[in-house]
Amino acid sequence: MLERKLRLLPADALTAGAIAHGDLLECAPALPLCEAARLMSERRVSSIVVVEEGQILGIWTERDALAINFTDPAAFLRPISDVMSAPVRTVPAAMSLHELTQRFREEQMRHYLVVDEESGRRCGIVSLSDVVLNQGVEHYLKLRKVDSLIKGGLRVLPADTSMTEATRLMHEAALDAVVVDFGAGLAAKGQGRYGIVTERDVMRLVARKELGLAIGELASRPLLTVDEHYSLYRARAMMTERCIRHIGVLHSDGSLADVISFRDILGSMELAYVDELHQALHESDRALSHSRRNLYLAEQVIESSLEGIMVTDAQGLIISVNPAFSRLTGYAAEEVIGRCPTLLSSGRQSPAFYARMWVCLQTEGKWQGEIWNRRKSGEIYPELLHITAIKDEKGQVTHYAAVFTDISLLKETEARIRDLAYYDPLTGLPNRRLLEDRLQVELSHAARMCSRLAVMFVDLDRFKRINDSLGHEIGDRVLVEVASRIRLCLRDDDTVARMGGDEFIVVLGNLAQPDAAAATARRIVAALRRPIAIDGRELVVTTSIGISIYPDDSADSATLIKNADIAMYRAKEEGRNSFQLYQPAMNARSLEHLALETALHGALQRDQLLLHFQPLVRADTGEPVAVEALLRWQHPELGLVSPADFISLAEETGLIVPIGEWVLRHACLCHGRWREDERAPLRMMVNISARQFRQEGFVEMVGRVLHETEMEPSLLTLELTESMLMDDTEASVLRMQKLRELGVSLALDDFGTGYSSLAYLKDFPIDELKIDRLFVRGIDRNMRDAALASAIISLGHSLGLRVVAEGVETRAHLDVLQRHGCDLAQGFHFSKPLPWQTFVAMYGKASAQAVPGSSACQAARTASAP
Ligand SMILES: Nc1nc2c(ncn2[C@@H]2O[C@@H]3COP(=O)(O)O[C@H]4[C@@H](O)[C@H](n5cnc6c(=O)[nH]c(N)nc65)O[C@@H]4COP(=O)(O)O[C@H]3[C@H]2O)c(=O)[nH]1
Repeated sequence: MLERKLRLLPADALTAGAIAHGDLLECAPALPLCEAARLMSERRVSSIVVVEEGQILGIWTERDALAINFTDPAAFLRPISDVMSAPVRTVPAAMSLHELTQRFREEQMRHYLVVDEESGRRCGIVSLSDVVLNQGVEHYLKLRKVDSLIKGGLRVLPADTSMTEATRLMHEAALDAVVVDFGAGLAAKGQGRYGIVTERDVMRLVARKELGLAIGELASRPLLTVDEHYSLYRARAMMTERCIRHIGVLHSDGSLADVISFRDILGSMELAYVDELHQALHESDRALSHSRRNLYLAEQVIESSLEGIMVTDAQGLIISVNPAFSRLTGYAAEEVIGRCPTLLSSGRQSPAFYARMWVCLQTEGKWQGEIWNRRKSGEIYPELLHITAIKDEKGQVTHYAAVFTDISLLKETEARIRDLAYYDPLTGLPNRRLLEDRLQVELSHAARMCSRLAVMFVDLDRFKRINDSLGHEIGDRVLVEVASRIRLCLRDDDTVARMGGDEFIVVLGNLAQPDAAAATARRIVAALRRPIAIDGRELVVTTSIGISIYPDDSADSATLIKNADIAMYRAKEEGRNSFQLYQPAMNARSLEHLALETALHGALQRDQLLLHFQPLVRADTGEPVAVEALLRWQHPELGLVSPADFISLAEETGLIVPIGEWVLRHACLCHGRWREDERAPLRMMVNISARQFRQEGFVEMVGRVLHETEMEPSLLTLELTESMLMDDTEASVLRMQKLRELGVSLALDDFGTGYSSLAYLKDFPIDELKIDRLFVRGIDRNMRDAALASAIISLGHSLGLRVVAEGVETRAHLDVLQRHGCDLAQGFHFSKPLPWQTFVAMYGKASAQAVPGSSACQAARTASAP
């Protein structure tokens, strides 16, 4: 719409000079009015310019002629300079039609003299009508009907009215024409009833200096008319064709409605034009205010943006910044405006970086990337920066706009994620991944320098117990302390990494001698042996370390780690709390371990498992009251394998579940045979492993076996260890209660070796405590062990439990235990574990009489298998 309106506005090509009437009529100031009128009539122009010595003094127009006093004959002879309008307003010939239109509107003029400014030449007169006629408003004339110009107030004068009277009327009423009525009778003769007298006729009158004429004599006849429904376009065409400036308008009934003039049509067009112009301007105002509003909005967005915004001129000098810029950089707007953005440079980017940025800006008009900048405080921070070159319509860069965000937080998060990927979150040590990277680097370095390097596998002994008994939180704190102690034993450029759980790997670079690694290992073992105080509790953690050396043990990282692991296992086998250097023979051992695992899988099917039985006797009388079933594996090549060598393997592989069931069933079956022979009642004690105990359906399995073997439940005691119960005490107690509901008894095995939580002990539904043989071993010589054993016995009794001492090897052991009131004893002093047949032979009949040191016991000791 706006576009259409603007198209109506003067085209730039059209100028005042181009549309001005060039036939400028000029006269001297002294020229009598009648002469001027004659000239104007002859030339059929509506104005004459009064010139003296080349200077325009004024202008006289047809309209001015109506002001002449026609009753005074001298009036026609007055010099034109007396009545002319002055001064004459001029416009330059080069003035655009648009500007000219504005000028007409502002100054309310009807004519301008057009002057060529360069030459001073007068080009002609231009009227508002000329402007309008050149605006292409024909469409408007076609749309409007003649009746739209009917004003009413038609002046019809009788034909005998004097010219003097008529001109006076015209002048007073500012009419440029009056209709002359010749009467209805004349109309009948075909001449038309009406004629017309116009300003131009008045001009002719002035020229002829004729006074006293009646208007009928001067009028043009007949009055040309158009129907009121004709378009203005058609009316104008008729007037142009007939060279007339007035036309009558007839109502549909043929009566004369009005006279309209060319000037009326033009006036109406002017109105339309001005209206259009007004609308166009209004719309352009609206567009302007719209764009102002957009500008305001943009300003608001920039002001409130969280991103820093900086605008520079084409030379790169800052011309504006937003508040976020000041917040992010610390610079107030007035501190940076007029300065170069280099004041933000951190110095971290090379000149080549900036050169690339400029090339990109010049070729692509934009650049985006990360950059380090410096705040006013001096702090360097990373930002994500977008720069856009802003160009004018000619494609010339006028500004650069830079928008940036502080990405410090993002970078920190990235770093944290990287840390998580490469560091152990608990101890802050490198993790396996970073260790592997570093080890690679160290290995290449060692290869280049022909130096040695050690890889240590550090594993805490029995750490699981701490976790199981004291909970993971304490376990974690122990690990953090262990990590820091290991770190303190190393040089700055050595690496310690946590591989997971309680395993650490240490890499010692630039090793002078393998001995140096041993020295470090010794330091670590010693450092970790010192008690760790946590919540007022002192925990002792020992460690086993395996060491492999580059290039002696291998040249590749994976093998070095594997060999260190093998050596670590050897250290554990050798009694823990020590270190071992890798030896190739160890590898063979670990292969053996693998072979053992494979063989154990077939042990059950191949009937290679068997039970040995060891009696438990009353400590005071030596009377056997129970028997413990102990598992053995009869391996075709390795011979009789001790449970110490394969129970943990069976646990790891899960084989303990079927094996455990086999043990229980087999023990119950043996016990059944014992009862068949009507021997003295004897309790059967069976070991249960942690994995077995936690196995879903374990209690049901026990119930099933009891049922299937017809075992008397009260004669079965299951041995559980402390550590297996501490893991999830509530679930353990529940399971123990269910077992008790089956009628079986429960014994707590190896008591004292775990992190005995006496608080829980009272909640466990157990019947018996078995003191670990570790405490029994020294009770005859060591006061501390004796005191401990005594304390455990009292504790057990105070909880209403039977107390069994394991590992009773000597009379002296027994004496001490008897003194402290221990209930039952088990150990080599009475009997080693025996095959069933031997056990039955030894204790079957004589069980009631058996006493420590009796001949029966002696015989058992001699006959027992290992
Ligand atoms: N030095 C010394 N040792 C003595 C003496 N008297 C008995 N022993 C040994 O002490 C161990 C007692 O069994 P445990 O503490 O339950 O310790 C058992 C038990 O924890 C586990 N075990 C044995 N059989 C089974 C089984 O069927 N199932 C499960 N889960 N574990 C079993 O293997 C461990 C070792 O069993 P064994 O090698 O048979 O070793 C047996 C026995 O031979 C003594 O006077 N001096």
